[in-house]
Amino acid sequence: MSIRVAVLGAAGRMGSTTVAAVHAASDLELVAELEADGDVAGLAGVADVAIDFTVPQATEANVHALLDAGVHAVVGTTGWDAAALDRVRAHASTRPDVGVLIAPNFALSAVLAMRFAAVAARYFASAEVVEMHHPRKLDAPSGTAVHTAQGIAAARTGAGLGTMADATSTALPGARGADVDGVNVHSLRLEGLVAHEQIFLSNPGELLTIRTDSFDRASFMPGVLLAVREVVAHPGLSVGLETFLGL
Ligand SMILES: NC(=O)C1=CN([C@@H]2O[C@H](COP(=O)(O)OP(=O)(O)OC[C@H]3O[C@@H](n4cnc5c(N)ncnc54)[C@H](OP(=O)(O)O)[C@@H]3O)[C@@H](O)[C@H]2O)C=CC1
Ligand SMILES: O=C(O)C1=N[C@H](C(=O)O)C[C@H](O)C1
Repeated sequence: MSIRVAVLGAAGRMGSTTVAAVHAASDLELVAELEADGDVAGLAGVADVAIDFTVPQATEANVHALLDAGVHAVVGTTGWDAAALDRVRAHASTRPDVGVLIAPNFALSAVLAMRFAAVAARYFASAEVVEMHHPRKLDAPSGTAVHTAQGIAAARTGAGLGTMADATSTALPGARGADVDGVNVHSLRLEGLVAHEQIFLSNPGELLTIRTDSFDRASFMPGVLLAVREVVAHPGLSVGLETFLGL
């Protein structure tokens, strides 16, 4: 039996790519394409899984509505903070029959880059993240860069590493990027780009650079489809596609 799938934000860059990918998957059935005025509650009993590629301002409300409707959620929309994740986690705990995956990046190269950075972080004195995107992106830093920096910070804390050396005492606002758990993150917005990230890890005399590039939104689709097939077996809130990949 096929999985009935709804796409929220269906006319957007990611939504339209996702609609095509769901159409092309023989085990999935596209049952709804919703835009800003769409009836999320009305998906109850209609869709098994909803995929959300909307906007940071809308995605949390969509997830709560999906939980109420008993529809599993695969969320790629970014802009989530810890408080919003906590609210979804609490709501999901009241619906043990529903799974919610919130993943900042579905591209395998990006998921692996984040994992490699977290593994490497304990061995390096300094770490900074540079993300590069198309100029129509609404949020900065990217969700991927935030997740990357959080993984680096957690690894550093676990290894007993302290604050990174940085003697900067005079700077224009923003010159050193955003501080995500003590890791500096820099955001570039450049016409012609899709989604790219470089993670720099250094010691005296050496530099490790980890780079991931999405040149086309097709790069996200295998991860999105994997998530749709897996989320039904993962009740509660999962954060990051790596949780479904055993990484
Ligand atoms: N996790 C991942 O792998 C990836 C995540 N992303 C993230 O996905 C999100 C979408 O990106 P992208 O497709 O480029 O953005 P777009 O702006 O192209 O698409 C967003 C779509 O959502 C619609 N929309 C706005 N509000 C709602 C709502 N309340 N309910 C349903 N639809 C709504 C918009 O309609 P309208 O234009 O009429 O407002 C638009 O069609 C971003 O947060 C981005 O960072 C992007 C790529 C990969
Ligand atoms: O807006 C985008 O385009 C992307 N958003 C996600 C993010 O914020 O990390 C994933 C990818 O980088 C593309």
